[in-house]
Amino acid sequence: MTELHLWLRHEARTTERRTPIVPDDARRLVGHGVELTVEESPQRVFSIEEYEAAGCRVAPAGSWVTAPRDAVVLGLKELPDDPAGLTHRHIFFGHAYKGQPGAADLLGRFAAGGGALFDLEYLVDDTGRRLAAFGFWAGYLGAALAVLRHRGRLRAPLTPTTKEDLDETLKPEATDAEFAGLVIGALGRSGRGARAAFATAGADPTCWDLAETRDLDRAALLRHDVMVNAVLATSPVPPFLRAQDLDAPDRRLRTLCDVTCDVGSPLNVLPVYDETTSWDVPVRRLRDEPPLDLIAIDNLPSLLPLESSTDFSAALLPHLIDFGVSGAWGRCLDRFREASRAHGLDKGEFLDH
Ligand SMILES: NC(=O)c1ccc[n+]([C@@H]2O[C@H](COP(=O)([O-])OP(=O)(O)OC[C@H]3O[C@@H](n4cnc5c(N)ncnc54)[C@H](O)[C@@H]3O)[C@@H](O)[C@H]2O)c1
Repeated sequence: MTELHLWLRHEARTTERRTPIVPDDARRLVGHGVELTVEESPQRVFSIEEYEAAGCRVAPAGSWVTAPRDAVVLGLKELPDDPAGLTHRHIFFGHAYKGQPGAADLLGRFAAGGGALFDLEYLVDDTGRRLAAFGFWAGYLGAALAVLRHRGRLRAPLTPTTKEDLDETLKPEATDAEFAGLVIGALGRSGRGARAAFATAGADPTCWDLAETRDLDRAALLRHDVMVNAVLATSPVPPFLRAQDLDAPDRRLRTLCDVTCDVGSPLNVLPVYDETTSWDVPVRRLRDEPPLDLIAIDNLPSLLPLESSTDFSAALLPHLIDFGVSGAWGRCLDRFREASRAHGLDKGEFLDH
């Protein structure tokens, strides 16, 4: 039996309805002897009563700041700006190891309080494979939105929905013309999600992964009507599309969805736009004649909070039961120490090693 005390926090971002642990998995954690406190949260897709019924203790939103020091605080997205010093061990997506804006501030807060970040993006097995990720639903939504746009049925602003309702809109209607779809990064998590959404929409896309882009055939790419980019780029490769390709007179491509959203990065394979789109304004027209529309939304899985939370929670659960400072969590801690040292931070309970 473990003596772990986990503290599931309310998400500060008001549009974030997802959670890393769903009530069924909360019950399993409690069954493994984990003490689980769950903060009330007005927007979480599961009610607090469901967690209570699973044997969790309930606490007010934001009360993790006064949680016992040994509690491990669990969330998904950014922390509120206060307090200045972070004393706890936190599990969430910190987005602080690639020089992102705010990275130094966040790591400085951990050094000031003596706490530690176990970043979910770096929770990997010993081959470097991510253990819990939202990719599948990102790809599913990316392809779904692209198809809806292509068929003239995308309504803005986008709001969180369920797969059942989304699929209802995705089903082909008798008047829908056939189209050629393309998924790049088709073998990955997002790519598989994109293929599943295309299938629901009655389409059978061309699937490319590393082998098919090694000797990139841009003319073949441009012969597709709808393209979904779902690659995880780890080293620079020639761009899939350049400005001149968008101006090619025989371009058939009309709808481009960039799930990867590496805009501004040297690894960006689609340097044909410089700003992501949003739930409020999901589509930007890149060319008028013939039209080319872009969808590049960087928080896609939040649009299906129930399904994406359920899958993520199932993947995270066995690792939470094994929470410690060795194995995958040890690798997370090493990554935190490395990033902190790179920022000249070497004081703090978890940094003095
Ligand atoms: N927009 C969003 O809301 C959102 C949410 C989650 C993930 N993402 C992003 O989606 C991307 C994919 O994530 P994932 O979890 O599916 O990753 P993954 O590692 O499961 O899959 C990536 C796939 O891309 C392929 N790939 C890499 N380079 C390629 C190339 N040059 N040509 C063709 N294929 C290539 C890989 O072989 C792999 O099959 C990541 O960049 C991730 O950050 C976006």
